[in-house]
Amino acid sequence: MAAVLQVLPRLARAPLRPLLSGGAVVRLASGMALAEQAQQLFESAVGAVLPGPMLHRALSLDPGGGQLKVRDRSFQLRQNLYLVGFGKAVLGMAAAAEELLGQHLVQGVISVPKGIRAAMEHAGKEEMLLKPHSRVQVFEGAEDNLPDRDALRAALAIRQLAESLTADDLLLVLISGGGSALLPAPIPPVTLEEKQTLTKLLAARGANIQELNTIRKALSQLKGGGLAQAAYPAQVVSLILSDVVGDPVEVIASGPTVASVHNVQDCLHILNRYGLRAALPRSVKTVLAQADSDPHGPHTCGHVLNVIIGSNALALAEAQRQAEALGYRAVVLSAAMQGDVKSIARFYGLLAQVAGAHVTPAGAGASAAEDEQLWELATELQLPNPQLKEALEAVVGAGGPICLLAGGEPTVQLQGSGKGGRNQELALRVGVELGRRPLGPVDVLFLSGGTDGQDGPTEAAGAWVMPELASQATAEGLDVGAFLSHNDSHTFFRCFRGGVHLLHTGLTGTNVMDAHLLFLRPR
Ligand SMILES: Nc1ncnc2c1ncn2[C@@H]1O[C@H](COP(=O)(O)OP(=O)(O)OP(=O)(O)O)[C@@H](O)[C@H]1O
Ligand SMILES: O=C(O)[C@H](O)CO
Repeated sequence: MAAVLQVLPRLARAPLRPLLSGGAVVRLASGMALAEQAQQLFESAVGAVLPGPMLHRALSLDPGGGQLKVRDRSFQLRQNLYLVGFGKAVLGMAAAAEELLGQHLVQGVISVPKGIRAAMEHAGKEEMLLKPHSRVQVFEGAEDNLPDRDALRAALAIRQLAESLTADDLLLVLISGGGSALLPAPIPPVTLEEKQTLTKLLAARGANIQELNTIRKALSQLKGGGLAQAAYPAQVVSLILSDVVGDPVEVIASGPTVASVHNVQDCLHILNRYGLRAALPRSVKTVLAQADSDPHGPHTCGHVLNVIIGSNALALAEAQRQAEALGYRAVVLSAAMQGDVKSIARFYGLLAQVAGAHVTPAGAGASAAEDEQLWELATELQLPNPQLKEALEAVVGAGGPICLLAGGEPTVQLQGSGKGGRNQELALRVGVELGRRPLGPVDVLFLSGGTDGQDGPTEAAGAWVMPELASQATAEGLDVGAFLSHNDSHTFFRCFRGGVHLLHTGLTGTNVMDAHLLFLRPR
């Protein structure tokens, strides 16, 4: 497989060459063509949300260079354009913005993860790097996605730049996932350490990103609209790469350019829910009490344009287009796949069984019971049932090869000390599910990949599986159940068939959560 992957275009930007011609499927041995297609489609999904394509879709300069167009809005340029940014994908976004805006850009400051420049250099991703004498100052910090002194210095430099702007200026704000940790500016007397401890405790007790960021906003000078306020009266345009299900601008990176709608009561409820209210540091109580009696009320953001420029849905839509070009009937089921990895794996197993029963003339494979279980599970996972049904009927009704796409962020309850990630664990579990179901005369393949190219603390982006996985593993003396019980999916895939099932893209420079692709092809 490694050899096959190496010949694939890196994060394909060119149109894909159809592998289905004249109705005849061009196949390699043991379903390899399917794996190759899956990898290609995953890469095309990622390609659609890379910084360059995203920025080019969102921004354009008029031919005279006097105006910047953002979607349908125009902004006058006269040496008044500034840039700030924070997030895991912001280095590449800033590089793309610099390329596009050229001399119009007066000054910028970005806060990006520690080591990202070296990593991009090492990966040979020149397009993700700023020019040698860039006007954009780069701060690296927030090791392990935790706010630290370096990120604090970056946040202060960003605030200083924002506060220096006038009503004639335009501030471009580049935002991506990981932005919260890269923009820490606690409201005194709360210290960085106190804020860090509180967010760590909340995360460890199971608070979701909405809850976590509600607290972060309440304790921050720049989150929850604070950055927009600091830049006032300059105009602000935020270009946002979403790493949160549903693309809520007030949650992504804690909405620094979105007025917060939460009040102190919301914060106290959250702190109560996770048993943290009683032990709050005095400083946090002080800041929350002040917010309650703030005569200015919440920040207003009338001078801001917030634009989502990249999302899981956009990435899936591109993969869907490319799947259709390859001759598949393709449908996006959901960009909001959330929940326990075990339930999601079961869902894909049932889906393959139910859909498989419809794509072959024999029509065997699923009973009414499986059909019912599938819809029950879809309800449990909060997938939109009517749309799901409609979409499935449309693709499977006509027969022929199908590709079902979804995305989001499953949850893994870690029980063991093994090495893995959400995507590899999901793929392994789906492999087991596929193996224990009658699927009829269809080739089935499932791929799960993290769009940032790194699944958990591993060097792989994810993995792909087929129904034969469990029996092949047994033949190799590998006990899938034992690997799963230790959350050791990466070790499994490294051993299994010499590691050919691992998806390796390297760091991609973007992040719109995970993509899941399920292929069914009648034999
Ligand atoms: N051994 C493991 N097996 C399965 N999942 C794991 C394992 N170790 C960590 N994880 C999962 O990996 C995730 C953290 O990895 P990762 O950095 O890829 O995700 P993230 O923090 O959501 O960041 P991003 O959104 O940038 O991908 C957590 O969801 C965690 O549960
Ligand atoms: O930075 C953050 O808050 C998370 O990545 C969600 O956007």
